[in-house]
Amino acid sequence: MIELTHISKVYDGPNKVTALKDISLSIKEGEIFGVIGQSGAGKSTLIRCINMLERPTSGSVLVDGVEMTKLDGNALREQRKNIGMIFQHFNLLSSRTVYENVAFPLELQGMSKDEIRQRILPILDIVKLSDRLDNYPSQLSGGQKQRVGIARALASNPKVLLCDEATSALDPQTTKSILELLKDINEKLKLTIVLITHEMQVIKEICDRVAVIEGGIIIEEGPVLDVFTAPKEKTTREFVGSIISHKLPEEAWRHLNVQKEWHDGLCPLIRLNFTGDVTDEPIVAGMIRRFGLDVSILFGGVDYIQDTSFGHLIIVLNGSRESAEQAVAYLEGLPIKSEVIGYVAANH
Ligand SMILES: Nc1ncnc2c1ncn2[C@@H]1O[C@H](COP(=O)(O)OP(=O)(O)OP(=O)(O)O)[C@@H](O)[C@H]1O
Repeated sequence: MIELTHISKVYDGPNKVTALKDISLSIKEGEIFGVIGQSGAGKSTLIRCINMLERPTSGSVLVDGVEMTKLDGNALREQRKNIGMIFQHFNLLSSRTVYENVAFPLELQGMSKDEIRQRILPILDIVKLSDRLDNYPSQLSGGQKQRVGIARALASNPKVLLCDEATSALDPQTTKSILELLKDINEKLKLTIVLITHEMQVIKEICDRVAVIEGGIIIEEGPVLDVFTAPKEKTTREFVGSIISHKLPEEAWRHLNVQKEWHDGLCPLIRLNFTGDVTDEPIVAGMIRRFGLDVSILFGGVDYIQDTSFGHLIIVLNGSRESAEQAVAYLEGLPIKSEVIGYVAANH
């Protein structure tokens, strides 16, 4: 649905800034695609290059088969009807009511009052603002204002919705309800959604795939579950770590005094990562029963990405070296990721 090919963007001026460097991304029809990055990474520039609010310095932007970089004037206005956009600070007209804000883009298109009414009343129903039609933005909460923004973006029946930090000005509870609404319209209206954010929670809640941008470059990209369970780059690990901790606290780590070699009297310290329901038998109980080991769990948790669970455990296999070696080999044969982190004194 959206193909960005070798996009670069240079802001000219006394301090020339290269905001995007040779970015290529392919966003499929009907998916929710997230771009995450720290402040100044180039997120806003990237999303604005999709609807030509910013023109890339070089590269190609195809939206629904149309080369956006070649359009201007009426042709660009026409194609932009396919691409709705919502903003962090909502960008509503304060002198217009909810209804009038949502009607505004259709008025500009010259649509009749009756047509506008028929078009937007169902949309105001979807965003649950039917009882607020005559309110002004100043009479609404942040979440309600963003619902108006969403309704206005949907008024032209777009195929794509661009969300520029759409929940960054909202509290966590309101963020959740707006994300639920976005997921709902993605499913009901088969809308392709591209969102930019600096919050990994937003990616975790609703995105199908994610790209991580740093210094104008996409440093990592993939399905959200893959990026969460096996982040490759340092920045990605930091983003994932901001909401999911796979690590032992520093203090516990020091206390363990982890050794690299398996000397006598030491036991393996193992990290396990698993996704979904991967085995028929409980892993820890299985090791205790099969190998007569005493398994200590030092750290662990289960998290959910949308409907899929993924868990992590850090364990020590206390027992004879022979049994522990057999258990390590057994773990390697299971459909989970296991890694011997090092060796520690028994009975932790
Ligand atoms: N109009 C502009 N003129 C010059 N430089 C700009 C302009 N807009 C953005 N930049 C620069 O381009 C780089 C990327 O900015 P951009 O706003 O795209 O990043 P961002 O990831 O969206 O950051 P934030 O989350 O803080 O908005 C930054 O160095 C920024 O200063």
